Amino acid sequence: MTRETLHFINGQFVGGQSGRLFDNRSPLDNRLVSRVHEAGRAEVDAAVRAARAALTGPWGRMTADERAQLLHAVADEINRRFDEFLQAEIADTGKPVSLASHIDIPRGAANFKIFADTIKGVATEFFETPTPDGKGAINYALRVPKGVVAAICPWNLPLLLMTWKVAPALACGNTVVVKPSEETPSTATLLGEVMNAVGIPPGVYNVVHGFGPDSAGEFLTTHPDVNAITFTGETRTGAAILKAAADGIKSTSMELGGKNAALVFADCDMDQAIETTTRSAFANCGQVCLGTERIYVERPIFDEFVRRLGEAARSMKPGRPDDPATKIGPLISHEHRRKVLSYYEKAKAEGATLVAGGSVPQMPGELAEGAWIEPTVWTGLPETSAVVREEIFGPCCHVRPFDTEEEAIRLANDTPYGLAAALHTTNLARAHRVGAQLEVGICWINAWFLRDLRTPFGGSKQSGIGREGGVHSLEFYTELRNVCIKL
Ligand SMILES: NC(=O)c1ccc[n+]([C@@H]2O[C@H](COP(=O)([O-])OP(=O)(O)OC[C@H]3O[C@@H](n4cnc5c(N)ncnc54)[C@H](O)[C@@H]3O)[C@@H](O)[C@H]2O)c1
Ligand SMILES: N/C(=C\C=C\C=O)C(=O)O
Repeated sequence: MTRETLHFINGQFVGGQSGRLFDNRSPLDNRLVSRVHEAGRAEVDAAVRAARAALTGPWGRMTADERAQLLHAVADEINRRFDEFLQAEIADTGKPVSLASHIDIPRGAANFKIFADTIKGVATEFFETPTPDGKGAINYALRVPKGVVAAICPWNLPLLLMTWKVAPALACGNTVVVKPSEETPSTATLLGEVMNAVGIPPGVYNVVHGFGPDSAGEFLTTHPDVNAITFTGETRTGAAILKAAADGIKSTSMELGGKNAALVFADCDMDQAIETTTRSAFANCGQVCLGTERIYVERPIFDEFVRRLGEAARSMKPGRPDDPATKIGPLISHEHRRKVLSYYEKAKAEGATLVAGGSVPQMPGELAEGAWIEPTVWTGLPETSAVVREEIFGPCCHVRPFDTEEEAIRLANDTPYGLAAALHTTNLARAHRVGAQLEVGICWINAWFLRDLRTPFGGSKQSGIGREGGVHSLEFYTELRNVCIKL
C-alpha cells in the first residue's frame, strides 16, 4: 500500500476533496516515497478559515510567555523525534545524513527556540507628549499579530526554511498556512503531529500541498483572507507572488535567488579558503541560496587555488545518505538536473576550461536512477556568460583571477542579485573595508553559512525584500499600533 501525504488543516490530517494526488519521488533512486494530495481552492479556503478562527480562540488570548513556552515544547518534540524528521527529510531530498543531521533538523528546532526567546523580551516605544493646554498626553506603541500568514517554501532546506518562517510567525501570535514545495512535503506534514502533541491549538498551524500556478500556491497567495505572505524561492516566482499579493495589498517578505561571489585574496589562509569554498560551492549539492557560484581569486594564488578546488571537487564522493563516506547527494529532481546540465553544456559550448566534473557520475545498482551530477569547476569564461550571470543552483562554480581590490569588489557587485558573499583574507583592515562594500544581505569573512539567528537575514536588489531574524522578524510578523491618551 503506497503511503499518502495528507493536508493538515485545523488539527486534522485530511485528504483533498478533488481526489487529485501527485507523486513524491526520491532523488536518490526515483522510487515512490508517497502519493501527495493536491489542495484545490476548497482545501486552501478551509485552511485559511481554520487559521482565521484560531486567532479568536485560545491562541489569540495567549500571552507572549505562554506562546514562547509552547514553541519551546515544539522544539523539544522535534528533537525527541529527531530521527523521524531526519528520515523524512532524507526521503524527500536524498541529502547525506551528515548534512541533514547537522544543519536541517537541528535548525528546525533552533528556529523555534530563538523566536520563543526573542518575543519574551520585546519593548515598544512610549512618548510623553506636550499639549497646548499644558496637561500633556502619552503615546505608546503596541505590537499586534498581522493575522493569517501564508508561508510558501522551497525544497532545498525544507524544514529549516519552513520553520524559519513559522517560528517567528507563531511567536508573534499569528496563525499560518504553509505550502511546502511539491518536491518536499514530508517534514512540514510531520510537524503537524508535533503541533498536536504539544498542545498548539487546532488551526494555528496548517499545511496544504500542491504546486504554484493554478494550484495551492496561487490559491493561497490570492486568498482574500490572508494578511501576509512570506516566500522563499526563485526571484521570478517572487515577482509572480508580488503581483498576486498586490490586489489585496498584502504584506510580503521575499527571500529570493542569488549568484553569490567569493573573493579570495593572496593573503588568505589557503587551507581555510579551500575548505570553506568547497562547502560554499558544493554543500547540499550546490542547492543553497547562499552558495558560491562565482569565485574571484587574486592572481598570485589563482593557479594553486584552482588546482586545489578541482581536487576537492573530485573528492566529493556521491552515495547513499547513511554511508559515512558520502560527501554529496543528488540534485532534488531529474527536472532540476536537466536545468543544471544545460549550464554544463553552455559552459562547454562557450569554451570554458573544465577543471573538474562537467558530467553525470555512473552510480551503482538502484542509485543509477537518481538525479546525480558531478561537482564542477570551470575557468576561462567571460563575465557576460550565462554561466557566470544566472543562478544555476547546482554544485558548480566559475573561477577567475583579479589584480586589485577595487576590481574584485566591482566584479562581485556586478550582478542583479545581492544575497550573500564570502571573503577570504588575513588582512583585518581589508576584511572590514571590502566586506562593507559588497552589495549583499550577508557577508562572511573567512567563513560561510555561520549563522547567528539574531542577526538580520535577507537579500538586497533582486535577492529579496525585507529582513528576518531576531527582532527583525517582528517588523514583518507584527503590526505596530500607536495609542495616544490625552491627560
Ligand atoms: N533567499 C533565500 O533565503 C533562499 C533560500 C532558499 C532558496 N532560495 C531560492 O529558491 C530557489 C529554489 O527553490 P524552489 O525551486 O523551490 O523555488 P520556486 O520559486 O520554484 O518554488 C518555491 C515555492 O513557491 C511555490 N510557487 C511556485 N510558483 C508559485 C506561484 N506562482 N504562486 C505561489 N507559489 C508558487 C512552489 O510550489 C514552492 O513551494 C532558488 O532560486 C534559491 O536561490 C532562496
Ligand atoms: N534562511 C536561512 C538560510 C537560507 C538558505 C538558502 O538556501 C537561514 O539560515 O536562516
